[in-house]
Amino acid sequence: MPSYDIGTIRERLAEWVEASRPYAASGRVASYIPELSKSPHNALGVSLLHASGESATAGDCGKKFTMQSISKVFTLILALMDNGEEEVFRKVGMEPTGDNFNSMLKLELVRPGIPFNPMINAGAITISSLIRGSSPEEVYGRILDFLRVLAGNRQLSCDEAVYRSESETGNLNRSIAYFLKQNGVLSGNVEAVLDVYFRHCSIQADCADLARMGLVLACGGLDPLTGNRLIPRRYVQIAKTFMTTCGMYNASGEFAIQVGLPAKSGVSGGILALVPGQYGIGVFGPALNDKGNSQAGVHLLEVISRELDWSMF
Ligand SMILES: NC(=O)CC[C@H](N)C(=O)O
Repeated sequence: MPSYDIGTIRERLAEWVEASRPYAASGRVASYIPELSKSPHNALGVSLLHASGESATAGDCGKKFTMQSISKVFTLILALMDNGEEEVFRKVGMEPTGDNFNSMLKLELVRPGIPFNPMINAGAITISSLIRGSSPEEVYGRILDFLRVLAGNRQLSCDEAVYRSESETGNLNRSIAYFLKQNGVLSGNVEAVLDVYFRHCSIQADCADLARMGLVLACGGLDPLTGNRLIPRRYVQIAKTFMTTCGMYNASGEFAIQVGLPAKSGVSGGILALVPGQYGIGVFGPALNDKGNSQAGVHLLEVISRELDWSMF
Protein backbone atom coordinates (compact mmCIF):
# COMPACT_ATOMS: atom_id res chain seq x y z
CA MET A 1 0.00 0.00 0.00
CA PRO A 2 1.53 3.36 -0.99
CA SER A 3 2.63 5.68 1.79
CA TYR A 4 1.85 9.38 1.28
CA ASP A 5 3.56 12.34 2.79
CA ILE A 6 1.37 13.90 5.50
CA GLY A 7 2.19 17.34 4.03
CA THR A 8 0.52 16.38 0.74
CA ILE A 9 -2.54 15.12 2.60
CA ARG A 10 -2.75 18.31 4.70
CA GLU A 11 -2.68 20.43 1.53
CA ARG A 12 -5.56 18.59 -0.12
CA LEU A 13 -7.82 17.57 2.78
CA ALA A 14 -9.87 20.79 3.11
CA GLU A 15 -10.56 20.74 -0.63
CA TRP A 16 -11.83 17.12 -0.43
CA VAL A 17 -14.06 17.99 2.53
CA GLU A 18 -15.63 20.92 0.69
CA ALA A 19 -16.14 18.77 -2.44
CA SER A 20 -17.97 16.19 -0.30
CA ARG A 21 -20.00 18.53 1.93
CA PRO A 22 -22.78 19.18 -0.66
CA TYR A 23 -23.66 15.47 -0.56
CA ALA A 24 -25.13 16.07 2.92
CA ALA A 25 -28.06 17.83 1.20
CA SER A 26 -29.53 14.52 0.02
CA GLY A 27 -29.05 12.84 3.42
CA ARG A 28 -31.18 12.96 6.58
CA VAL A 29 -30.13 13.39 10.17
CA ALA A 30 -31.36 10.44 12.31
CA SER A 31 -34.50 11.33 14.25
CA TYR A 32 -35.65 7.98 15.68
CA ILE A 33 -33.48 8.91 18.65
CA PRO A 34 -35.10 12.35 19.08
CA GLU A 35 -32.03 14.04 20.58
CA LEU A 36 -29.91 13.19 17.50
CA SER A 37 -32.18 15.30 15.28
CA LYS A 38 -30.55 18.42 16.78
CA SER A 39 -27.24 17.60 14.98
CA PRO A 40 -25.95 20.13 12.42
CA HIS A 41 -27.16 18.82 9.04
CA ASN A 42 -24.29 20.13 6.90
CA ALA A 43 -21.39 19.48 9.26
CA LEU A 44 -18.49 17.48 7.81
CA GLY A 45 -15.13 16.96 9.43
CA VAL A 46 -12.20 14.57 9.24
CA SER A 47 -9.11 13.79 11.27
CA LEU A 48 -6.26 11.51 10.18
CA LEU A 49 -3.59 10.33 12.58
CA HIS A 50 -0.42 8.64 11.36
CA ALA A 51 1.54 6.06 13.37
CA SER A 52 4.35 8.64 13.62
CA GLY A 53 1.98 10.89 15.59
CA GLU A 54 1.54 13.40 12.76
CA SER A 55 -2.03 14.38 11.97
CA ALA A 56 -4.10 16.14 9.33
CA THR A 57 -7.55 17.60 9.97
CA ALA A 58 -10.16 19.54 8.03
CA GLY A 59 -13.73 20.82 8.26
CA ASP A 60 -15.82 20.47 11.41
CA CYS A 61 -13.41 18.04 13.03
CA GLY A 62 -13.75 19.54 16.52
CA LYS A 63 -17.49 18.89 16.82
CA LYS A 64 -18.52 16.27 19.37
CA PHE A 65 -20.96 13.48 18.58
CA THR A 66 -22.02 10.19 20.16
CA MET A 67 -20.24 7.05 19.02
CA GLN A 68 -23.45 5.01 18.56
CA SER A 69 -22.65 1.83 16.63
CA ILE A 70 -18.94 2.65 16.42
CA SER A 71 -18.75 1.58 20.06
CA LYS A 72 -19.75 -1.95 18.93
CA VAL A 73 -16.22 -2.59 17.65
CA PHE A 74 -14.77 -1.96 21.09
CA THR A 75 -17.40 -3.76 23.15
CA LEU A 76 -16.75 -6.78 20.91
CA ILE A 77 -13.03 -6.53 21.69
CA LEU A 78 -13.70 -6.22 25.42
CA ALA A 79 -16.03 -9.25 25.34
CA LEU A 80 -13.32 -11.22 23.51
CA MET A 81 -10.73 -10.16 26.08
CA ASP A 82 -13.10 -11.18 28.91
CA ASN A 83 -14.34 -14.50 27.50
CA GLY A 84 -12.15 -15.69 24.62
CA GLU A 85 -13.39 -16.23 21.10
CA GLU A 86 -14.93 -19.67 21.57
CA GLU A 87 -17.34 -18.38 24.22
CA VAL A 88 -18.24 -15.20 22.29
CA PHE A 89 -18.96 -17.06 19.05
CA ARG A 90 -21.33 -19.40 20.86
CA LYS A 91 -23.60 -16.35 21.25
CA VAL A 92 -23.02 -14.33 18.04
CA GLY A 93 -22.24 -15.35 14.48
CA MET A 94 -19.65 -14.20 11.93
CA GLU A 95 -21.80 -13.41 8.90
CA PRO A 96 -23.26 -10.24 7.35
CA THR A 97 -27.06 -10.08 7.33
CA GLY A 98 -27.88 -7.97 4.29
CA ASP A 99 -30.60 -6.42 6.49
CA ASN A 100 -30.88 -3.12 8.36
CA PHE A 101 -28.86 -2.70 11.55
CA ASN A 102 -31.93 -2.95 13.77
CA SER A 103 -33.70 -5.77 11.93
CA MET A 104 -35.08 -8.78 13.86
CA LEU A 105 -36.00 -10.71 10.75
CA LYS A 106 -33.27 -13.34 10.71
CA LEU A 107 -33.40 -13.92 14.47
CA GLU A 108 -36.70 -15.66 13.93
CA LEU A 109 -36.07 -17.11 10.47
CA VAL A 110 -32.63 -18.65 10.82
CA ARG A 111 -31.84 -21.24 13.49
CA PRO A 112 -30.43 -21.33 16.15
CA GLY A 113 -31.59 -17.72 16.48
CA ILE A 114 -28.30 -16.15 17.54
CA PRO A 115 -27.49 -12.71 16.08
CA PHE A 116 -25.64 -12.93 12.75
CA ASN A 117 -22.76 -10.70 13.85
CA PRO A 118 -21.69 -8.29 16.62
CA MET A 119 -21.98 -5.13 14.46
CA ILE A 120 -25.79 -5.17 14.27
CA ASN A 121 -27.96 -4.17 17.23
CA ALA A 122 -28.98 -7.74 18.16
CA GLY A 123 -25.33 -8.80 18.18
CA ALA A 124 -24.10 -5.77 20.12
CA ILE A 125 -26.83 -6.10 22.76
CA THR A 126 -25.75 -9.73 23.22
CA ILE A 127 -22.12 -8.63 23.44
CA SER A 128 -23.06 -6.10 26.17
CA SER A 129 -24.29 -9.04 28.26
CA LEU A 130 -20.91 -10.80 27.94
CA ILE A 131 -18.74 -8.00 29.37
CA ARG A 132 -17.71 -8.68 32.95
CA GLY A 133 -18.84 -6.59 35.90
CA SER A 134 -21.04 -7.06 38.94
CA SER A 135 -23.45 -4.23 38.04
CA PRO A 136 -24.45 -2.33 34.87
CA GLU A 137 -22.50 0.64 36.28
CA GLU A 138 -19.34 -1.46 36.56
CA VAL A 139 -19.73 -2.93 33.06
CA TYR A 140 -20.30 0.51 31.54
CA GLY A 141 -17.39 1.91 33.58
CA ARG A 142 -15.07 -0.72 32.13
CA ILE A 143 -16.19 0.12 28.57
CA LEU A 144 -15.70 3.85 29.16
CA ASP A 145 -12.24 3.30 30.68
CA PHE A 146 -11.22 1.13 27.74
CA LEU A 147 -12.30 3.79 25.23
CA ARG A 148 -10.54 6.53 27.22
CA VAL A 149 -7.28 4.58 27.09
CA LEU A 150 -7.66 3.84 23.37
CA ALA A 151 -8.45 7.48 22.57
CA GLY A 152 -5.74 8.75 24.92
CA ASN A 153 -8.47 11.04 26.28
CA ARG A 154 -9.58 10.88 29.93
CA GLN A 155 -12.39 13.35 29.16
CA LEU A 156 -14.57 10.94 27.15
CA SER A 157 -17.98 10.67 28.81
CA CYS A 158 -21.61 9.82 28.18
CA ASP A 159 -23.90 12.39 26.55
CA GLU A 160 -26.70 12.13 29.12
CA ALA A 161 -29.33 13.77 26.90
CA VAL A 162 -28.75 11.30 24.04
CA TYR A 163 -28.66 8.40 26.50
CA ARG A 164 -32.00 9.39 28.04
CA SER A 165 -33.52 10.05 24.63
CA GLU A 166 -32.59 6.58 23.35
CA SER A 167 -33.47 4.83 26.59
CA GLU A 168 -36.95 6.41 26.56
CA THR A 169 -37.68 5.60 22.92
CA GLY A 170 -35.70 2.37 22.33
CA ASN A 171 -38.69 0.07 21.91
CA LEU A 172 -37.25 -1.80 18.95
CA ASN A 173 -34.01 -2.52 20.81
CA ARG A 174 -36.10 -3.66 23.80
CA SER A 175 -38.01 -6.05 21.52
CA ILE A 176 -34.74 -7.46 20.21
CA ALA A 177 -33.34 -7.89 23.72
CA TYR A 178 -36.44 -9.62 25.12
CA PHE A 179 -36.57 -11.87 22.07
CA LEU A 180 -32.94 -12.85 22.68
CA LYS A 181 -33.71 -13.47 26.35
CA GLN A 182 -36.65 -15.71 25.46
CA ASN A 183 -34.37 -17.73 23.15
CA GLY A 184 -31.74 -18.18 25.84
CA VAL A 185 -29.14 -16.08 23.98
CA LEU A 186 -29.19 -13.23 26.50
CA SER A 187 -28.56 -14.08 30.10
CA GLY A 188 -29.04 -11.78 33.06
CA ASN A 189 -31.40 -8.86 33.53
CA VAL A 190 -32.60 -7.53 30.16
CA GLU A 191 -33.07 -3.92 31.27
CA ALA A 192 -29.61 -3.89 32.86
CA VAL A 193 -28.05 -5.15 29.60
CA LEU A 194 -29.99 -2.55 27.60
CA ASP A 195 -28.83 0.18 29.96
CA VAL A 196 -25.20 -0.74 29.28
CA TYR A 197 -25.92 -0.80 25.53
CA PHE A 198 -27.70 2.59 25.47
CA ARG A 199 -24.92 4.13 27.57
CA HIS A 200 -22.02 2.91 25.47
CA CYS A 201 -23.79 4.10 22.30
CA SER A 202 -24.02 7.55 23.93
CA ILE A 203 -20.31 8.03 24.65
CA GLN A 204 -19.22 11.32 23.14
CA ALA A 205 -16.11 11.70 20.99
CA ASP A 206 -14.75 13.87 18.18
CA CYS A 207 -12.92 13.01 14.95
CA ALA A 208 -9.50 13.07 16.65
CA ASP A 209 -10.68 10.57 19.29
CA LEU A 210 -11.92 8.19 16.58
CA ALA A 211 -8.67 8.59 14.63
CA ARG A 212 -6.63 7.68 17.71
CA MET A 213 -8.77 4.60 18.44
CA GLY A 214 -8.55 3.63 14.76
CA LEU A 215 -4.77 3.99 14.80
CA VAL A 216 -4.49 1.42 17.61
CA LEU A 217 -6.51 -1.00 15.45
CA ALA A 218 -4.40 -0.08 12.39
CA CYS A 219 -1.31 -1.04 14.39
CA GLY A 220 -2.65 -4.44 15.47
CA GLY A 221 -3.54 -3.40 19.03
CA LEU A 222 -0.23 -1.70 19.83
CA ASP A 223 -0.53 2.02 20.54
CA PRO A 224 2.32 3.42 18.43
CA LEU A 225 2.30 6.68 20.37
CA THR A 226 2.93 5.12 23.79
CA GLY A 227 4.37 1.71 22.84
CA ASN A 228 1.72 0.01 25.00
CA ARG A 229 -0.05 -3.13 23.82
CA LEU A 230 -3.73 -2.39 24.47
CA ILE A 231 -5.41 -5.28 22.63
CA PRO A 232 -4.18 -8.79 21.69
CA ARG A 233 -3.41 -8.90 17.98
CA ARG A 234 -5.86 -11.74 17.29
CA TYR A 235 -8.81 -9.75 18.64
CA VAL A 236 -7.90 -6.75 16.50
CA GLN A 237 -7.81 -9.09 13.52
CA ILE A 238 -11.33 -10.29 14.34
CA ALA A 239 -12.60 -6.72 14.86
CA LYS A 240 -11.10 -5.47 11.58
CA THR A 241 -12.60 -8.40 9.69
CA PHE A 242 -16.06 -7.57 11.04
CA MET A 243 -15.52 -3.91 10.15
CA THR A 244 -14.74 -4.95 6.57
CA THR A 245 -17.64 -7.39 6.16
CA CYS A 246 -20.33 -5.79 8.37
CA GLY A 247 -19.07 -2.38 9.57
CA MET A 248 -21.18 -0.31 7.17
CA TYR A 249 -24.25 -2.53 7.67
CA ASN A 250 -25.93 -3.62 4.46
CA ALA A 251 -23.74 -1.22 2.48
CA SER A 252 -20.51 -2.99 3.49
CA GLY A 253 -20.03 -4.59 0.06
CA GLU A 254 -20.34 -1.30 -1.78
CA PHE A 255 -18.06 0.41 0.75
CA ALA A 256 -15.44 -2.33 0.28
CA ILE A 257 -15.52 -1.72 -3.46
CA GLN A 258 -15.55 2.10 -3.33
CA VAL A 259 -13.26 2.68 -0.31
CA GLY A 260 -11.64 -0.66 0.52
CA LEU A 261 -10.75 0.05 4.16
CA PRO A 262 -12.03 -1.46 7.45
CA ALA A 263 -14.60 1.00 8.85
CA LYS A 264 -17.50 1.28 11.29
CA SER A 265 -20.27 3.83 11.14
CA GLY A 266 -22.85 5.08 13.65
CA VAL A 267 -26.25 6.77 13.26
CA SER A 268 -24.88 10.00 14.73
CA GLY A 269 -22.91 10.32 11.46
CA GLY A 270 -19.52 9.23 12.74
CA ILE A 271 -17.27 6.82 10.84
CA LEU A 272 -14.09 5.26 12.19
CA ALA A 273 -11.80 3.91 9.45
CA LEU A 274 -8.20 2.84 9.27
CA VAL A 275 -5.36 2.26 6.84
CA PRO A 276 -3.53 -0.87 8.04
CA GLY A 277 -0.17 -0.08 9.61
CA GLN A 278 -0.47 3.62 8.82
CA TYR A 279 -3.48 5.73 9.74
CA GLY A 280 -6.48 5.99 12.01
CA ILE A 281 -9.31 8.06 10.53
CA GLY A 282 -12.28 9.78 12.18
CA VAL A 283 -15.10 11.31 10.12
CA PHE A 284 -18.25 13.16 11.21
CA GLY A 285 -21.18 14.10 8.97
CA PRO A 286 -24.65 13.69 10.57
CA ALA A 287 -26.81 13.56 7.42
CA LEU A 288 -27.28 9.85 6.65
CA ASN A 289 -28.08 7.83 3.55
CA ASP A 290 -30.85 5.22 3.49
CA LYS A 291 -28.53 2.56 4.95
CA GLY A 292 -27.79 4.71 8.01
CA ASN A 293 -24.26 5.75 7.01
CA SER A 294 -23.02 9.35 6.75
CA GLN A 295 -23.85 10.51 3.22
CA ALA A 296 -21.08 13.11 2.87
CA GLY A 297 -18.73 11.10 5.12
CA VAL A 298 -18.84 8.05 2.87
CA HIS A 299 -18.24 10.27 -0.15
CA LEU A 300 -15.27 11.90 1.58
CA LEU A 301 -13.73 8.49 2.34
CA GLU A 302 -14.24 7.48 -1.29
CA VAL A 303 -12.36 10.56 -2.45
CA ILE A 304 -9.53 10.11 0.07
CA SER A 305 -9.12 6.42 -0.74
CA ARG A 306 -9.15 7.02 -4.49
CA GLU A 307 -6.80 10.03 -4.42
CA LEU A 308 -4.29 8.32 -2.11
CA ASP A 309 -4.75 4.82 -3.58
CA TRP A 310 -5.57 3.41 -0.14
CA SER A 311 -7.89 0.51 -0.99
CA MET A 312 -6.60 -2.71 0.55
CA PHE A 313 -7.88 -4.70 -2.38
N1 LIG B 1 -26.61 2.32 13.72
C1 LIG B 1 -26.41 2.74 14.95
O1 LIG B 1 -25.51 3.54 15.23
C2 LIG B 1 -27.39 2.22 15.95
C3 LIG B 1 -27.06 2.56 17.37
C4 LIG B 1 -28.24 3.07 18.13
N2 LIG B 1 -27.86 3.36 19.47
C5 LIG B 1 -29.38 2.08 18.08
O2 LIG B 1 -29.39 1.15 18.82
O3 LIG B 1 -30.29 2.19 17.31
